[in-house]
Amino acid sequence: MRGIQPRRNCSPFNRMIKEKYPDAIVCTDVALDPYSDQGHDGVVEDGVILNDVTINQLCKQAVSQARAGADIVAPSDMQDGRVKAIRDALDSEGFTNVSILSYTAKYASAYYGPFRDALDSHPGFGDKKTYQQDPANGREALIEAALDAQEGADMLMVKPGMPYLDIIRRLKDNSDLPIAAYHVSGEYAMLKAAVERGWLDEKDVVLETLTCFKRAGADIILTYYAKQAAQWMKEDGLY
Ligand SMILES: NCc1[nH]cc(CCC(=O)O)c1CC(=O)O
Repeated sequence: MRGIQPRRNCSPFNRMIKEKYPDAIVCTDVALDPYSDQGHDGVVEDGVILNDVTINQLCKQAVSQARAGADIVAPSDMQDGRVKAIRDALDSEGFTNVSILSYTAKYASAYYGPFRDALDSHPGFGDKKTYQQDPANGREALIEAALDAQEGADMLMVKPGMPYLDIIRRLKDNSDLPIAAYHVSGEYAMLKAAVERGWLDEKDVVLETLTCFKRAGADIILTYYAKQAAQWMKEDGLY
């Protein structure tokens, strides 16, 4: 079994944020890739990601994040059955009020490049296609959504965002749960790069992009542009 490295524990950061901004809602990513020398989201043995062994670790991670003040835990690992296991683990430790934002339709995407560069989490072998979804497959998202809802997810997420607006709409039409869209690192980088070259107007293109997420059905938008967009919207009297 390949090693899980004891680094990048987010708990101290959760605590710091909660102490300084007690009203802030803290949402944390549950997955093993930042801790794995293989860059995979699960425990690896002989080149295989072990689903159930991984879930056990994810439960411990989710409980430790909740203990450190997370209000929402967001499993991004895409292992089967993890939402129910995490729900049970949180409940049994008394964290019944901690919500689960499930990465429900997370695609095996090339758009995660800058995030993996930042975390040094590019897969050490193979790819993530055995657990993340096939970009060519739209219907699987509906199966995943039904399972996650049944397992106790409070919100469902689609990721990446812009190239998957059809999936956001399909989930919105098929689920009563809030739908979140993740505007991921590669999408952000593309916009930034084009803006740097003077090819696009940053404010216009970003606000249009975020509006399109909303039009597609997103109730929640996760974007690296959040702070900037909030400032622009405030300046324009939009909220
Ligand atoms: N569990 C890993 C994780 N959590 C969020 C992202 C990507 C986020 C982004 O690109 O902004 C990834 C990358 C991956 O699956 O390899």
